[in-house]
Amino acid sequence: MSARNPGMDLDLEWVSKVRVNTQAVLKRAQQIQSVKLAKKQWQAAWLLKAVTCIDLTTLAGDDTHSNVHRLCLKAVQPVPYDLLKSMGMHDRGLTTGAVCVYPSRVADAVKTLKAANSSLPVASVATGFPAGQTPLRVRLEEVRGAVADGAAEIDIVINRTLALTGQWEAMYDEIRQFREACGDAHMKTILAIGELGTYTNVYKASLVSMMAGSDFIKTSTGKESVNATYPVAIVMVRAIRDYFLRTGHKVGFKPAGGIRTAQESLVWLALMKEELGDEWLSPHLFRLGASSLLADIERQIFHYVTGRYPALHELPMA
Ligand SMILES: O=C[C@H](O)COP(=O)(O)O
Repeated sequence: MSARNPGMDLDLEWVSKVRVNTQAVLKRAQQIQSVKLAKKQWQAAWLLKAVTCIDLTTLAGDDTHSNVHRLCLKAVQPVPYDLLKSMGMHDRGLTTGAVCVYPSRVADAVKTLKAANSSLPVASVATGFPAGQTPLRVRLEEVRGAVADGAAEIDIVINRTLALTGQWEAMYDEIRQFREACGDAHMKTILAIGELGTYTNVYKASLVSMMAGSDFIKTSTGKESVNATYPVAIVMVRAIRDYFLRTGHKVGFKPAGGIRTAQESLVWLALMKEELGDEWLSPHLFRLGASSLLADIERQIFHYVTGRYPALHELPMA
């Protein structure tokens, strides 16, 4: 992760002046989706880059020690060794950006990664994920518990009630407290954009989250009916850019929810490159939150290396 965002005092005047031009946002999102994407070996290289930015996620009610164990081993070796060898990439220590699990599974993940001699960070959702509808003291306790169990990154959810009713000061105060509870763990703030109503609200929530010291802002929990969309991403990365220009602090971006194909991962990378520049193309400032994206990326890399798509048994860990 890059240097932390210390945040700043809440600037309500800045927040109140925010207006988002919906037509301009939609047009820009269209343009991004029609950007020419890399082909052949360049595409394979971009796909490996995407792999390094994945927060390999499992957030299911039936998560157990064993599927978290498998997830961690997959995160440590996300692409089969022989495919990497064919690409001359077998000795680069390629891993995903992190694994992401519920708080009660953090200890399992930390244990597996330690046994595998890996320093891969464990991220944990917290603060009453996904709805955030538990008392503040419980949400804070959850953050502290996940950090105590070894999570190096905490994905908090914002209080949508406060955002929808324009209580920005109260939202700022809550996020500040989460930041303090995180200690040295980096904090990603999930806006749950599918529940924020307007692009203006998304921009304001992004700004307040960054002012309160978020190291990343993240689109969604993956549990809302609308998750990571390109127009919303344009709004959020523009807020990141404006915050950087005003404060000099770089905040990362994490689209999450419903990202399933290699092709989509290339569009997300193109969006970051075009909107924020090359510096935001690393796991320090960009993550893709996804539970099943890696499988399709592996298929495409297999195709690049062998000239055909794999049978199911050829990528058993996918
Ligand atoms: O934060 C990550 C998301 O929960 C993953 O969503 P997904 O299962 O739709 O990939």
